[in-house]
Amino acid sequence: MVRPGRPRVRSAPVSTENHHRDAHSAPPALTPPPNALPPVRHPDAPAPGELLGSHYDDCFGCGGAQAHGLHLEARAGDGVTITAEFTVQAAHQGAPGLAHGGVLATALDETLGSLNWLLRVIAVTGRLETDFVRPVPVGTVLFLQAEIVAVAGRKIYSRAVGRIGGPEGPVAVRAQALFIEVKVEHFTDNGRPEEIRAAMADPDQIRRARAFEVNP
Ligand SMILES: CCCCCCCCCC(=O)SCCNC(=O)CCNC(=O)[C@H](O)C(C)(C)COP(=O)(O)OP(=O)(O)OC[C@H]1O[C@@H](n2cnc3c(N)ncnc32)[C@H](O)[C@@H]1OP(=O)(O)O
Repeated sequence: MVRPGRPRVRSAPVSTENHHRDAHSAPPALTPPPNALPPVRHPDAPAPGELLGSHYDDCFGCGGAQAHGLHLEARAGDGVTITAEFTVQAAHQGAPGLAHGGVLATALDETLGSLNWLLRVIAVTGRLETDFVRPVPVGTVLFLQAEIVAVAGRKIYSRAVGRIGGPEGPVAVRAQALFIEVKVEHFTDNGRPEEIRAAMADPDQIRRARAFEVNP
């Protein structure tokens, strides 16, 4: 006799791939292929210690015009590395008194994106994997360190870590990323026309965009 009630569902085996992955190894899409090369710092890249400045005033990550943005400040490091800082504001909360995870991922994304300035390559995030290790209270200065690991054609492999308070502080977040090199048309063809027109009319913005186009 068949009794009514909740249907019996046979559960599929749960993948253990992620649990068994070594803490320091990247998942397949974030692992540079065998033909990947070490990144090469462009000769005109900002000098180590130099502030990069915002790439766009309305950028949520680094722009000065965004009242509740991160106002993240990135500085060129040695080789193909970047350091960056941002202070977690009340507007960045998820849980009471704690930074929203998406905001922390944004800070990682922005820092990793800034790395591409050192190659003088325009690139956008294709994949971003984030580990949230510790809660980050409002008022914290998050100190980020990022580096490009390898380049394979248009693909740029990078990683970053965010620490609480300073370069020796406890690790709060980590990320691995794959950026994909794009042409300037990626933005001009896809961005909302109002903002594209305004950016094209801004000599500073044009100068920043041209700096990338000289990439050999
Ligand atoms: C001026 C400086 C601006 C700096 C801004 C910094 C801000 C922070 C950075 C961002 O947040 S950027 C905004 C977030 N990202 C995006 O909006 C990107 C949206 N996605 C796309 O536009 C396209 O999917 C993308 C340009 C990334 C790729 O499309 P394409 O048609 O150009 O590339 P394609 O699909 O042919 O893939 C090229 C290679 O990348 C690989 N790939 C692409 N997307 C991938 C992905 N998501 N995961 C893994 N691999 C990926 C793909 O498999 C392939 O590998 P192979 O060459 O080995 O075959």
